[in-house]
Amino acid sequence: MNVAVGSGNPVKRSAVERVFESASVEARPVDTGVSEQPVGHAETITGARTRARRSFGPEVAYAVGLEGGVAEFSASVDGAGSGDERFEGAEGLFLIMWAAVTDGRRVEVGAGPSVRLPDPIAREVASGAELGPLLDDRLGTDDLARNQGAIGVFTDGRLTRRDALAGAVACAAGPVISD
Ligand SMILES: O=P(O)(O)OP(=O)(O)OP(=O)(O)OC[C@H]1O[C@@H](n2cnc3c(O)ncnc32)[C@H](O)[C@@H]1O
Repeated sequence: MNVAVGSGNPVKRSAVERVFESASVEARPVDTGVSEQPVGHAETITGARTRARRSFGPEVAYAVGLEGGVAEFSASVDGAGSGDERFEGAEGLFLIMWAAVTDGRRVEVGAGPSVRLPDPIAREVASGAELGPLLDDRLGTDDLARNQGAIGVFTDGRLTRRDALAGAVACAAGPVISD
């Protein structure tokens, strides 16, 4: 079985290989249609869905889109946490991730884990900085987003970006492959 992933980031491909164990997974970078640093769940979900749809083709059984973003759960900023979606007691800016899986007809989405970003990092991202390059600069890492990821750093290595993304892929794939 062939599966496409709408990204050239090897950690995303690896996450898809973890879920679709016996599949041949092909990296297909696509235009996400969202900003380099999505803010809020809505923009991040849109990025994941667009990646899945645009990387699908007749030669694959499924296509997967994975998008990382930042979001506030408790405040009303940039479409994140507005109205009834506000979460009391979860203040701060969180790294979030969403996956979308399509079989060419339907698209399902699933979320990965969220980790709160330290306030100085959150302030810079809120002012427009892109998380990956910012963290590489601050932590002296090289392409963190293609390796253990911010989630690896902020969980002190207990959860890698690959494993976190694989959780989102499994949750998005579930409804598509089980129905
Ligand atoms: O090549 P693509 O597929 O675009 O992969 P990416 O990691 O650069 O892009 P994402 O759209 O998934 O993430 C949006 C931004 O957030 C950053 N980001 C998201 N999750 C991250 C993580 O776990 N560690 C470091 N940076 C992360 C990433 O580097 C981008 O700057």
